[in-house]
Amino acid sequence: MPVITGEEYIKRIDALGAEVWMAGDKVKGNISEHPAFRGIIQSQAELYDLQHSNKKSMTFSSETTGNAIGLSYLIPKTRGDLERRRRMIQRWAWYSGGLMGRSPDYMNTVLAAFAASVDILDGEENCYPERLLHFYEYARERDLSFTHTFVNPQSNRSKLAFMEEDVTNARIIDRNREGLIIKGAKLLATQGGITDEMIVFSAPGAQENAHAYGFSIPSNTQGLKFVCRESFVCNGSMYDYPFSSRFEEMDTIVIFDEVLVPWKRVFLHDNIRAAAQFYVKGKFVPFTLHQIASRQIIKTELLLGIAQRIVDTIQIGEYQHVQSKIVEIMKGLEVMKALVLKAEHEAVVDASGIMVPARQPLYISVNQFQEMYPRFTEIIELLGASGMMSIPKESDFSGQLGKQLDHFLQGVDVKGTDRVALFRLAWDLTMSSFGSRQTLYERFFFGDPVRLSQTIYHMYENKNSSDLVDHFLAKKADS
Ligand SMILES: Cc1cc2nc3c(=O)[nH]c(=O)nc-3n(C[C@H](O)[C@H](O)[C@H](O)COP(=O)(O)OP(=O)(O)OC[C@H]3O[C@@H](n4cnc5c(N)ncnc54)[C@H](O)[C@@H]3O)c2cc1C
Repeated sequence: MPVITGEEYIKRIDALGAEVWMAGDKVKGNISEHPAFRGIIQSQAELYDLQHSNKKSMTFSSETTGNAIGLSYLIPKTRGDLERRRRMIQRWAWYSGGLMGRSPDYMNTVLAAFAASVDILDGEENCYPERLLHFYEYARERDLSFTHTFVNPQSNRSKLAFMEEDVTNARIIDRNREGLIIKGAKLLATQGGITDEMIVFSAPGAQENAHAYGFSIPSNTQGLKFVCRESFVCNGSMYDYPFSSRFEEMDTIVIFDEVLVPWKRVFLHDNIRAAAQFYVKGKFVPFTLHQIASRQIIKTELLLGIAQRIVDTIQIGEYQHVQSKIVEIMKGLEVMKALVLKAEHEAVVDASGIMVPARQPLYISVNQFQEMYPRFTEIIELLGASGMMSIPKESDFSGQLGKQLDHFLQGVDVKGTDRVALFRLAWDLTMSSFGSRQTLYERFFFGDPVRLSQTIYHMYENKNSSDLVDHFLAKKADS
C-alpha cells in the first residue's frame, strides 16, 4: 500500500476508537468530530494529502514492494538522502509553521532510526532485531502514524529515588506465552489516541529489568488509556484562533492497565544494558535531532516573519533596540541553518552503510533552541506591547462597532481588521494557552535542557582547543 490520503488517515483513526479520556469522560463516537481533536486531525490529514499529491519530492520507492513510501521513513545511505529528508520535513513543517512537533515525520524518523540501529541488539539477551526490522517494514508500507511515550512519571526525581520502590512507572509485571504484561504509567504522549500506534521505550537510566523494554502497540490495545489535559482549542473562527484552531496537538498521560504486548511487537525486554546502548549508541539521537532541527528552522522563520511584520505595521524599525531584537532572531535562524548543514556535511557512512549526520552540531542546535525559543517569543511580546492585547474578535469587527474598530486599530497602510489579524497570530503563537504550551514544548523538546547540555559537555570534541593550549605551554617551556 502506497502513502495514504488524509481521508484514509481519518477513517483509520476513527475506526480504531482508542480509549481517550477527557475531563472525566471517555471520548465517544468519531474522534475526528470531537471539538478538541477536529482541528489537529484535519491538519494531519492535510499533511498526508500534501505528501500523496507530491510523490515525486516527498516519497521514495520501497525496495521490497515498489510502493511509494513517505521520505520520512527513508534510511539515508547518501548525503543526498539526508538533504531529501530535510526538504521533505521542511515542506511539512512549512504547512504548520513548524507548530506540529509531532507531525508524522517525527515518529517515522524515530522508527527508521530504530530500524537502522538493529545491529546493536544483535546477539543481546531478550532482544529481537528481526522483529523490529519487520515492524519497520510493516509500518512504512502502511504509512502508519505514531505517538510515543518514553518518560517516567514525575513522582520522585531525586538522586536517591532508586532506593524507593517505583510504584508509578510502567513496568513489566509478567511474561507469558502471549507476550509481556505492562502495568503503570508514562508521560506524556502528544497526539495520544489519534495515531495508529504508540511506540514505548524505557527512558535511559532504567534501574530495574522490569523497566527496560521497547515495543509498539496499536492505540486501541485493550487496557491502554490516554488521559488528556484540558484542550487549548477555543471555540471561534480561524481569524480568532489562527493556530490553536488547527494545530493543538493535545498531550496525554498514558495508563497501562495490565496491557498485553504480543511478542511479535516486543523489540527488547528485561535488558537494561541493551536499552541504554540502543539509545546512546544507536541512530535515534542523530536521526531524530536532524528532523527536529529541520522543523525548528521553519518555526524560527515564522517567528521572524511575525516579528518583522509587527515592526513594519506599527513602523518601529527605525529604533536601534528594535533592529537588534530582530537581528537576534536572524542570528539564531542562520546559526541553526548552518548547524544542520554542518551535520549533513560531516555525516559519515557507518559500518552498516547508513549515512549518519554528525551529532555534535545537531545537539548544539536543539539545546540552543531550548533557550532561544522563549527569548524569541519574548521579543514578539516586547515589540507588540499593547497590540498583543488590542485584539478584538472577528465578531467585534462584524458587529456594530466594527467600522470604528477598523479605524482606531489601523496600522501603517493596513486597516484595523488586517492589523488585528497579524496581532492575533502573534498572540496565539506566544501568549494564548496554546502559545505558552508551545514554549514549554520547545523548552523540553528532546529532554531536559540542563541534562542535554551536560551531554554536550561530556561528548564535545575539543582536542583542537586542548592542543592549542599545549602549544602555548610548550612555547613557554622552550623559552
Ligand atoms: C508539551 C510537552 C509534550 C511532551 N510530549 C512528549 C511525548 O510525546 N512523548 C514523550 O515521551 N515525552 C513527552 N514530553 C516529555 C518530555 O520529554 C519531558 O518533559 C522532558 O524529557 C523532561 O522530563 P520531565 O518533564 O520529566 O522533567 P524532570 O526530569 O522531572 O525535570 C524537572 C526539573 O528538575 C530538574 N532535574 C530533574 N532531574 C534532574 C537531574 N538528574 N539532574 C539535573 N536536573 C534535574 C530538571 O532540570 C527540571 O528543571 C513532553 C513534554 C512536554 C512539556
